[in-house]
Amino acid sequence: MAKIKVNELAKELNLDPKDLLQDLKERGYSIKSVSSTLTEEEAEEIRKLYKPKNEIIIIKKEEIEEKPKKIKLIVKKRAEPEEEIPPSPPSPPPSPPILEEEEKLTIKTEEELKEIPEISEGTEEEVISEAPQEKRIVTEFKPRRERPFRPKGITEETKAPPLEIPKVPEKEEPRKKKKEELKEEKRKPKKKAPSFKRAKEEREEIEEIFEEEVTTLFEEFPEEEEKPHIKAPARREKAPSRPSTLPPKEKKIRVFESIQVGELAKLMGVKAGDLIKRALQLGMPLTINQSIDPDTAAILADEFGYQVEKALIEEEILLQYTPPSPEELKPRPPVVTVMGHVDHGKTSLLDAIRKTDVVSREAGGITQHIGAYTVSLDGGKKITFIDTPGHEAFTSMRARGAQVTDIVILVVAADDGVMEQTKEAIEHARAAGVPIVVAINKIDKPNANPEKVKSQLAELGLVPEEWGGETLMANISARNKIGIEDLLELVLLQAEMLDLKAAYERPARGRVIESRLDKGKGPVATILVQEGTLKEGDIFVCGNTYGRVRAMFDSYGNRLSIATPSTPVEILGFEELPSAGDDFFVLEDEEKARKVAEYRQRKAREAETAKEAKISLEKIFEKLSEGELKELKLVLKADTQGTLEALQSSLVKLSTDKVRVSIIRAGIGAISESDVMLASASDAIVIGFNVKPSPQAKEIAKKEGVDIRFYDVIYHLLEDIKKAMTGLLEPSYEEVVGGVAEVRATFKVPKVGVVAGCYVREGNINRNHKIRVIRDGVVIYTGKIASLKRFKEDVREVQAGYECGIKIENFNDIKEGDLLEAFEIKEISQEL
Ligand SMILES: Nc1nc2c(ncn2[C@@H]2O[C@H](COP(=O)(O)OP(=O)(O)OP(=O)(O)O)[C@@H](O)[C@H]2O)c(=O)[nH]1
Repeated sequence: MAKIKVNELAKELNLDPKDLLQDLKERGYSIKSVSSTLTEEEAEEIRKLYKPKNEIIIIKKEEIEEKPKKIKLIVKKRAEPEEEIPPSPPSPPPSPPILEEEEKLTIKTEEELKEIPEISEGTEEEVISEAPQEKRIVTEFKPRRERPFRPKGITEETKAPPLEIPKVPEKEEPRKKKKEELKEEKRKPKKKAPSFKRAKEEREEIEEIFEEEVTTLFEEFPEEEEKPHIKAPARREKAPSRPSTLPPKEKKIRVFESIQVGELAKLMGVKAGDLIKRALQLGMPLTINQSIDPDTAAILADEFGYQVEKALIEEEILLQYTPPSPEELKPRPPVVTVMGHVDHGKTSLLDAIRKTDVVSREAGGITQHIGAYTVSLDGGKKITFIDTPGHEAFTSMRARGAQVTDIVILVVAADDGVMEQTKEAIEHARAAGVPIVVAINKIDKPNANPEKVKSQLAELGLVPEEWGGETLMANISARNKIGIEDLLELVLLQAEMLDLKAAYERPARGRVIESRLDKGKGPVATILVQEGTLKEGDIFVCGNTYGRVRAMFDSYGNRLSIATPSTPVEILGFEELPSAGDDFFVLEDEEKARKVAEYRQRKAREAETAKEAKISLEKIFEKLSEGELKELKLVLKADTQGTLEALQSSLVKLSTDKVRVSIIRAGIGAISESDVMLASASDAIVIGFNVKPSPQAKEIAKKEGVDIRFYDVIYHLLEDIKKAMTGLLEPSYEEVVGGVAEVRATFKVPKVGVVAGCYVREGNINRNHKIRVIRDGVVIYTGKIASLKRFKEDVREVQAGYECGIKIENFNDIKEGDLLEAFEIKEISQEL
């Protein structure tokens, strides 16, 4: 984006750069000097504010001579020199316009003013037109802080010069008349100004008439005042002032992302009641405990002569971050994630690597799992491994915008070759811009064919070095510990090419790799230090929480006092449990850390309410039309292998020229957390065919905004996807789960069948609900409730926490431990 310096912009606007700088600072632009740069967007915004608009300016003035009690509306065009404006000594500089208040325009008679008590003094300006029969009220609330820049050098006297009431030039009359006529055409004369709303409409109307934004100079000249001024500070003076007994206050108030009305009043040393009254006069009904944003606070504070400085705490912290200088940087160990297809040997490889660790060999092995570990190789070099194999850790991190991995080791079984998830892993690594080192595993197997694997990989763009490509590959056997050291050498070689460096001598920053709630220790998390040195006692912010490093441990369970870049450490001392992927940074004081955490919590809550699904079947067509979507990704889970295969092949066939349907994961069994995370990281939809999500997966889907769709008829699924792709998705039916009950006992009742003795775990079970029997995450039956009883009574509904007896219509194969999910089907309106 094009940038422009403050002084360049000042020149363009014909302003003194220093004045512009000062004024922009006051407006909250983060600029330091006249040579600071502004984005094109900011510049445009500023231009709008300061550029004299080549348009009409309305000046009103009291008609002292003929109609002393009325105010006259004079319209003149600034940019047309031929329009003679009688000199009004001392006259304001021609450009930029001296506009004291860019506010609202009101035209009304005195009688009307009396009739509208709610339009109180100081909340609006009045302009009375010459023709009283054309009374109008035009009001619009505009904050004062939006007033245009006033060039320096214009002192209190010069900026508010006594205005010699100029005679309205003859020339003005036709112009004005024309406008009046125009107004006439637009509307019938309105006698009364009944409301603010109406007034606002009318202002819009005026603006329409003038075709351009109207710049107004308003002044209400009180009768008593002989020499009216173009400035109207009187209103400010009318605001209840601070008791003079109080010590003088800083006229600036820092407001973080919000401030309570009561707190704002306190900071200004005024009564909250006065502030609330003032706000009401400005058309803002507020309560003492209400939180207001800095903009609103600025408007209110201005009324009391205070300025509000917007202080975004998050930004403030981030601003403090200065990227390290090249001199600060020192090499750091690479961080590696192992990925590959199921059963190709990821876990075995991580085990084998752990055993090559010299420290581990001495210490008798890694004693605890902390989600990551560092191995020290014979040459003294180190590599850090993320100890959660597969895409999950990688994708869940990425879904949170966290990228900790420098290198991916892609494990491909030499007997099996490239499989679906191998391709997926390549895609993930590429999407993240992380280089891949290939480990062709299981070369000990008689049917191993590493050459075939290489050619398969080459087809996917991973060409081995020996074939003239750039991908480093090692043949290994994780089980027999063959080639492990060679592989690690290649990793180090790759790391060298990446020239991985970090600053050591600064406060630590990092990411959460894993977290857990320990019964004895409380919240515990493994942090990968990415920059700086973490020390015991350091105060930190981590995601939405904060804390102090009470103790740190490495993966051997050794207590550490410091941790340098690329070191994973387990930390105690969190206020609350952070999540994997959360950022972590050290701050100097606890108060600040707490504030940042609180701010983030608030933001998270706001985001929660504003959240919408990342992608949903309903939105597919929309995204397709916008060209945002070229590939419809699905995570497919089904109850049997046969169904899964049938679904896979039918779904893939739905691909068209415009959109490819790709199944990024297909599996059997309940929808797991990792399915949801993969969908989240890849913007995919999860399809459950006769399977349901685990409670955790359900929770995560909600949190991540992942769309999970359930089907039990293949045709319906295919139809839905087809329709979604062509924008013809019919009003769909949403399943609303009413409650979940757990079967704790079963009873055979003669003539009735098997009755389930249940405990309602969540929600409620209603007699009219449909019921689904879930065993080990798989739906085994869907039907109706035949009877719902509490003790011997037939009941309509049973709430969570209560026991009940449920008989399912035509179904007796109920077992202890089964889950009964009660649901109803509701039609949802189509968003397409
Ligand atoms: N013969 C042979 N078998 C191996 C080798 N590496 C792993 N295996 C076997 O392959 C199977 C799968 O290995 P894992 O390490 O669990 O594979 P994984 O990729 O971690 O599997 P998931 O965690 O299920 O994705 C196990 O039975 C291992 O013993 C190898 O080098 N040679």
